[in-house]
Amino acid sequence: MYAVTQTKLTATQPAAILALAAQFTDFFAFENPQQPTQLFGFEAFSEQAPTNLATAVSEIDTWAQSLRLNIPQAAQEHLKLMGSFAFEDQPTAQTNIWGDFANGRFFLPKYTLEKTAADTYDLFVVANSLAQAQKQAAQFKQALAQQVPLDLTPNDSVQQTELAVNDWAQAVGQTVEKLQQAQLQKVVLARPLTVESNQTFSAEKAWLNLRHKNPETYHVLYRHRQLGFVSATPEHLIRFDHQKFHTVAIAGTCPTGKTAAETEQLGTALLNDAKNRQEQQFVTQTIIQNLQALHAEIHYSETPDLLVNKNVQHLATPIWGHLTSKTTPFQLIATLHPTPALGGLPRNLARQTIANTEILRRGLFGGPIGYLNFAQQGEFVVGIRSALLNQKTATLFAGAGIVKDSDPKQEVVETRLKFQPMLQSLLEGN
Ligand SMILES: C=C(O[C@H]1C=CC=C(C(=O)O)[C@@H]1O)C(=O)O
Repeated sequence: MYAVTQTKLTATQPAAILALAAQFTDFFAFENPQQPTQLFGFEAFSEQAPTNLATAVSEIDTWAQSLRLNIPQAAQEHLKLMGSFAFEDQPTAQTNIWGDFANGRFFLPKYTLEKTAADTYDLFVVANSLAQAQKQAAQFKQALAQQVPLDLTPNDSVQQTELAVNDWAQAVGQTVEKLQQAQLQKVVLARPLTVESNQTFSAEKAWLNLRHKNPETYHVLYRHRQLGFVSATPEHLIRFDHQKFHTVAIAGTCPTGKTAAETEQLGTALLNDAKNRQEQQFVTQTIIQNLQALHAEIHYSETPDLLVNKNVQHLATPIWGHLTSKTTPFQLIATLHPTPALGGLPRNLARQTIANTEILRRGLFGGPIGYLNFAQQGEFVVGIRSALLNQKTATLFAGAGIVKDSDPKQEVVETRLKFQPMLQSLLEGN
């Protein structure tokens, strides 16, 4: 059995936590402001990067189950696996910028920090002996107390490039033709934008800026060595609490307005727009069908709500219920991912279209990212509105759902809006 200690930390702020994080090889941060959940993991006690995309879910599941055997019962709710699956389930011929993240990656942190009240956190440390865990907890507490908050001055931007945007618009046009011939019903096509800076990008700094500028979204960071993935996603994939689950079908987008009244007017038009309602219906129906195949008991809203973010708003249908079969959380993720909010319909044709159209492998962009404890509780979101930071280069990704009535020019504008949260966090001060 491993040994686990629990220590209460008071007067602690995210700015100090993120400053300390920069000293560790592996760091994960997850914030859901709605629940609210704020969770951090530092340094791998155990880690697993799938050797093969096709077997990623079963590899992670097997690893998780073997770790569980050595986690004391009292710590099973507190220790969490943190990480992400890749978007793809097969290698593709596209350029791969993802390094150690290419097949996804998970770790069990040595140090887990979980917010319990204002400025108050529980620190859990796992080690091979109690004496070691106690020593590490004391060292961590001392190091945290010594941190000075990170300097949040934004990086300079030497060059910003929307990669092959004209080719992308042309590919969207050709896809619309295929959609009109009814081979495909929907496909989500994404495109990259790179930012080159004179300074190294800091994932920790980007995460602090993201949460400041986008208080309504999730805030996620996963850094392994110099590769940092950050996301301000609005898209919840799945939350599980033993047999209970909750998910949301999100698809259909329009901008927010300059005033609250304008945002509301645009939102009402979105709710009544046939093209966007169809995009959203595909996602809702597919999620429900996939859950039905698992014999889950399912509830859902008959009509979508509006999910309003800073730059864009979406149609969103909550879906919840409970599992009646013996399905593990990772198997549930594999059943749902990719939903047609990131893939398309039919699923395999959409995946082929994505692989043949997009110039970069998606890697963690659009993949399920989150955490899971050893008592079947956890949450995964979809890694969109995101960027991969690698030294002085940031690669941002944004996609849009394409259906038979899509207009390539409008999809370019929509993806440009979806780059905004990340661009602002990397390049603009608070
Ligand atoms: C693929 C993205 O958004 C998806 C999620 C919500 C709405 C979407 C849409 O309306 O197109 C996309 O399906 C992205 O932001 O990169």
